[in-house]
Amino acid sequence: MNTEAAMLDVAGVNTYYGDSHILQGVDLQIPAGRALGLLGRNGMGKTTLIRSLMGYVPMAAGSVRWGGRDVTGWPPEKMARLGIGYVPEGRGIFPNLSVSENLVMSARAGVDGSRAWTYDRVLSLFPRLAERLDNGGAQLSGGEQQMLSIGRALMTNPTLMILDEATEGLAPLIVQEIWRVIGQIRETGISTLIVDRNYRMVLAHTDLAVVLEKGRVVLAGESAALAQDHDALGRYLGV
Ligand SMILES: Nc1ncnc2c1ncn2[C@@H]1O[C@H](COP(=O)(O)OP(=O)(O)OP(=O)(O)O)[C@@H](O)[C@H]1O
Repeated sequence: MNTEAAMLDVAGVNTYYGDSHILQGVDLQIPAGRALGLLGRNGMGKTTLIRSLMGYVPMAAGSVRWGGRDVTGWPPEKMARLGIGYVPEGRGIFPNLSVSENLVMSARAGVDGSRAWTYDRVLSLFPRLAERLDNGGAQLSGGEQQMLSIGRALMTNPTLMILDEATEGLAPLIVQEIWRVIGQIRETGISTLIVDRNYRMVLAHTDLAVVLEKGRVVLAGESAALAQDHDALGRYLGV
């Protein structure tokens, strides 16, 4: 997993919530253009790892490198400016603004100047949103809000997209739709970091996987190999 140069290289992350030592020396690398699945049972530290590397939660120890540059301790806005589109668990949209306003306000060129993801292209990926441009964010269904949240991240022309529980609580057809879109995003060459309860879908949509257990990495390797490793899946994911 270390043979390719890492776009994102997170090492030795230790994070506490009060006295609780949640992350205990976590390493994770995502090579450019690759998709990485972050797996582990509930409460094992997946969201905390994302929040730590994005700068929402301070790390007690550890480093974050981006394209070889040390960005440890950078705040979330600066991390976003590096080209990291973060779609948080529970959706990040402005409920009082329309679909159209939500998309337009997050538009910007990627770090390489690319504007590959335009308003029209994002809407063609999400036909449902195209039909609801004037609806307020709060009027959307949960699935539509999730699509809007992903659309907003795409409008920033990111180099890496982080999707935390993007399908949580959604109806099966919408879940399918979200996975279809994740597949398309991946095909465009954007790196992805995906957390989702459906480990099969995660492994099918990623190149690499990292499994967390109680704040430590217990397994890291190719997703296709892990999908066949029933012992490991049973041991670490209880499936
Ligand atoms: N703000 C917080 N304050 C205190 N403890 C927290 C906080 N957020 C999470 N925790 C605890 O930290 C641990 C890791 O939580 P985290 O949300 O990172 O896990 P997770 O692997 O993402 O699981 P889940 O799928 O349940 O979100 C859990 O024991 C959780 O209860």
